[in-house]
Amino acid sequence: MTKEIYENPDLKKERQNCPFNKEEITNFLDGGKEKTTERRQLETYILSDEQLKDAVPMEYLSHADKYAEELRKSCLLMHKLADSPAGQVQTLRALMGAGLGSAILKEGNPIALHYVMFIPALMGQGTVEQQAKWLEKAYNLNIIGTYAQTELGHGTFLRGLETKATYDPVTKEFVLESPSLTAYKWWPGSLGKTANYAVVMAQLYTKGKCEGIHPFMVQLRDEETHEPLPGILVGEIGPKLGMNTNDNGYLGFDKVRIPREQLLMKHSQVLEDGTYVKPTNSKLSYGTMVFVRVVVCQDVTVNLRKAVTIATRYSCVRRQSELKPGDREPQVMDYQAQQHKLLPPLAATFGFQLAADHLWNLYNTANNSMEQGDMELLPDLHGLSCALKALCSSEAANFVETCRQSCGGHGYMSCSNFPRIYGQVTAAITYEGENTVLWLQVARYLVKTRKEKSGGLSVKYLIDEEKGPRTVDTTPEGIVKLYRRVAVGLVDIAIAELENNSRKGYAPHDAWNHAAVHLIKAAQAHARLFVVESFVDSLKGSRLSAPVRAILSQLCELFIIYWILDRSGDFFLCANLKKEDLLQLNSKYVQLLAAIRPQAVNIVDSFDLRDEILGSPLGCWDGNVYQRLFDEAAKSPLNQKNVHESFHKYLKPLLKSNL
Ligand SMILES: CCCCCCCC/C=C\CCCCCCCCC/C=C/C(=O)SCCNC(=O)CCNC(=O)[C@H](O)C(C)(C)COP(=O)(O)OP(=O)(O)OC[C@H]1O[C@@H](n2cnc3c(N)ncnc32)[C@H](O)[C@@H]1OP(=O)(O)O
Ligand SMILES: Cc1cc2nc3c(=O)[nH]c(=O)nc-3n(C[C@H](O)[C@H](O)[C@H](O)COP(=O)(O)OP(=O)(O)OC[C@H]3O[C@@H](n4cnc5c(N)ncnc54)[C@H](O)[C@@H]3O)c2cc1C
Repeated sequence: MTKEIYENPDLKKERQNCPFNKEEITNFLDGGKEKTTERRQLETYILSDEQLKDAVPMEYLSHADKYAEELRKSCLLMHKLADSPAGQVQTLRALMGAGLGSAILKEGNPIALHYVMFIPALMGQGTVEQQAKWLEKAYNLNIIGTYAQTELGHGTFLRGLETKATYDPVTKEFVLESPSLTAYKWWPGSLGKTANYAVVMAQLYTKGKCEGIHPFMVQLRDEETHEPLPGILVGEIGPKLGMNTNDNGYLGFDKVRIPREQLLMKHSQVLEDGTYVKPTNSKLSYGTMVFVRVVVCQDVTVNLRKAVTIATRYSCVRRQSELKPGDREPQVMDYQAQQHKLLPPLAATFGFQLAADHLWNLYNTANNSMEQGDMELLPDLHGLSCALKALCSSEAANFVETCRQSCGGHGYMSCSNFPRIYGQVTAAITYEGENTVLWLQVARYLVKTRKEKSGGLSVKYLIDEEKGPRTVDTTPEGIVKLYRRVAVGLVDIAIAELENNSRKGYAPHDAWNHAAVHLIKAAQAHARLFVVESFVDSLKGSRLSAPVRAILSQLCELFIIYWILDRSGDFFLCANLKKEDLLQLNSKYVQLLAAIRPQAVNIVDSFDLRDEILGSPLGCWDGNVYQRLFDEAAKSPLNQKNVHESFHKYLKPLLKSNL
């Protein structure tokens, strides 16, 4: 006898008569039918392992027990790599990110930094010989590493880092030192308890001169006992807003000597006699950060997809209040206000992914040409990776919080998974370059391009002036032009502000600081333009069936109008937008909300996120929300006895004390 599978009747109804093929969208997002099959096989392989399941929800464990439990699972996952039905790299990508990996390791993978930064740093910064020495060991997990750059006193301002690596030509060693408390490395993931090696960024001193920060391969702990080596002061920094099983740590050096060969010398060298050989570009040692900024754009998008799926399904199950007097309480998704909360983030997941795909392609192209010594694409890659990392992470964090709020009280439960998702996404605003700082880097590139009439592909529009009449056309292609005018206009306003500040007598750095608000706005408009263009162009260039194209086009239009309505001042200021245009866009926007609303569940279904990955009773496929919330509550240690022992210890004496 086949067991009947429960499906909430409202969700069942939402799924009836879907006008498009959900599987086609799934394949589109995965990058092809075969990729979908591969991903599903991998998910089944990992998620069917009983040993990877939690005995109790993580929330109920102590800080140390959480770490130990997640490390156990992380190691087990590594043992499963060899037999994975997907390739090793594919499996690692899935396990380190917000998708499959987060179904098992809910607050971060203690080994993540090894794959996300340590191995990429070895590959990007090490010579062929250095890679031969350490990469295989790293791949085989004979050593586990992290990336130690940030210090207690400095994260953003890399030139201000204090850790010193002084070359001693007599012994042909570098001496590593933390000259002050603020020089201690502080924050590196996996550093606290997991890693036994690190790529350490330190100021290189040779022949009495500081040559700036460079990467050094440093052993931190004994390979057998895991005890810190002499002169290494290492520990964990304590609980955080999220990512609590990513054991972020601190690290100090008390005159630790390492051989000269442990300077990663792909780009710059120190010869035996202490002669320094410069890199072709002084920013090449920042390459590991560029890689992570690129993958973070993809990662926050997956997190956003999870949040939107949870909130959308829940909003179609949840019935509340009265829409039409006397009628049954409506699904909260039927309130236009709820659609306004959820459909823009739903649409954003597509825009962000398509933009992140473009960035990933640029990263690979630029990297290949840099391997051949051609640095031409580096400024564009830096500009775009900063812009998209900052935009995707900050927008995703706001959207995730909106999704949480859209679930009312139940969204505030830990088990809703919103706190963890938010903890992950909001961290991305800070790590790998604090967003404000990255916006200012983008602005620097935009101003330079506009003034010097020279720059890469992503800023070409700042050089080529728009031809023809500047009318307002509200087709998607017309809207892209509006975004472009805003991006150009805001750069010009920022430049005017800089010039104005100079005229007032400000020195260049002060003129820059006093124009920061305008500069950041210009950088954000540039990033938005890139996402909007990617969304519109990708749909134009893709081979999609008519029904899928229709729904994705509606999402695209909704999204690009949403941002205009959100920042209409910029469009009035720079794009000739008139009151009538805005009113027209407003009515188009609400029409689109209504048009997309009936397909919201079908669209999130097409993300094909398994319940284990969503990790939320609110977002499960079957919509059995209330039963699942009860089941979660039953797991609370406070519910294991009717009367908790604390009653006898504290409450009863109080009740009897006649205060
Ligand atoms: C086997 C492999 C398997 C692969 C598995 C991969 C799996 C991936 C899957 C999922 C991923 C999930 C990810 C989630 C986990 C993430 C964990 C995150 C851990 C976090 C780590 C960190 O945070 S590390 C520390 C990061 N720190 C920073 O980012 C510091 C920020 N500060 C800076 O970057 C710089 O200081 C700053 C850019 C602010 C300025 O630098 P400064 O030296 O002061 O430079 P300046 O004088 O201003 O010069 C500017 C000049 O240089 C150009 N420039 C600056 N930076 C760069 C660069 N990076 N590249 C190129 N060029 C650069 C700049 O444009 C200027 O140029 P000009 O204008 O002068 O021409
Ligand atoms: C979860 C997490 C994981 C991390 N993992 C790692 C890791 O693995 N390895 C590692 O090395 N580091 C790691 N970090 C550190 C991270 O890279 C830094 O925290 C980040 O680069 C910001 O630097 P900061 O903390 O010094 O902030 P600060 O630079 O002190 O920022 C404080 C404020 O000052 C502002 N500000 C600073 N400079 C400027 C400026 N020039 N103009 C305008 N405003 C400015 C910022 O916008 C911000 O508002 C991690 C951090 C987090 C939160």
